[in-house]
Amino acid sequence: MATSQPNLYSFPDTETLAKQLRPYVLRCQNAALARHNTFRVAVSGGSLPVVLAKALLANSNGSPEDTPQFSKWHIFFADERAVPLDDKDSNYLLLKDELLSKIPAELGAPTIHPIDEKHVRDGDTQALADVYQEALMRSFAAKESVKLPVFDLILLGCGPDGHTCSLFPGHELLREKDAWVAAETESPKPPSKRITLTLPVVTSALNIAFVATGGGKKEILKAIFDNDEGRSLPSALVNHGAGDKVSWFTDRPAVEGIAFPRRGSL
Ligand SMILES: O=C1O[C@H](COP(=O)(O)O)[C@@H](O)[C@H](O)[C@H]1O
Repeated sequence: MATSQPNLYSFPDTETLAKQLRPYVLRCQNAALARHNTFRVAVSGGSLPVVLAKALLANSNGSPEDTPQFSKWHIFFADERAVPLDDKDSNYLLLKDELLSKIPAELGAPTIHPIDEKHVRDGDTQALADVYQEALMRSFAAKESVKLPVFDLILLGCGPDGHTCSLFPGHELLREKDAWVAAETESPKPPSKRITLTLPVVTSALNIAFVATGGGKKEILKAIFDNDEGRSLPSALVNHGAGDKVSWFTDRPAVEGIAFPRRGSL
């Protein structure tokens, strides 16, 4: 359990939010490149890719610090639905449509780590999770002693029920300690079959950013930040496990009515 508090940032609208998300992501990128010449990031689906694309496809000020070096990015999925990669419910397809397909050639192409469709076709969600975990192991576990992958950045959404990745409230997966990637076969939000990074993997990341926008999120954000009853919600568990490694990027409607004792400044 972390002793520090997450940072909660709020901006007037998603345009301003995206303008601030950009330097945050690029700071994470630049620190990662200085450390190991690669940037390993996990990305969510839902409303996140649209905001992320706004942030990353904006014009650079020309400095190396303000330039995404996509050829050094390894993009993984924080969660993925067990559907073909060209299915409308695929988080990969969403990211491709919103961001990947729009990256100018001069910025280079990231290495993408999508799910293996073979196990979607045969309907084996556990195998899908296991194979994705093996892909993570190949990328992160140079030594067998590595217990958990350490992402440079994980970008998360928060559903109106407080779920994040495909970790849903009250689910036994929230107690998973060993697996890096888990199968969810009865998701309360369709589609029912998914895979997800587990909580220990999420909280082990060096940087974790939530993006939550719109009035539809205000009740759950109030529960997460201001109410004790919200403590066991998946998104709140990320806050408790990772403390000030977590930054929330919100717009005003999403945080209406929240007391702001822990608001940080970028
Ligand atoms: O089903 C999912 O939902 C969450 C939250 O989505 P949002 O639209 O409320 O931002 C998302 O983070 C996750 O990747 C996705 O599979």
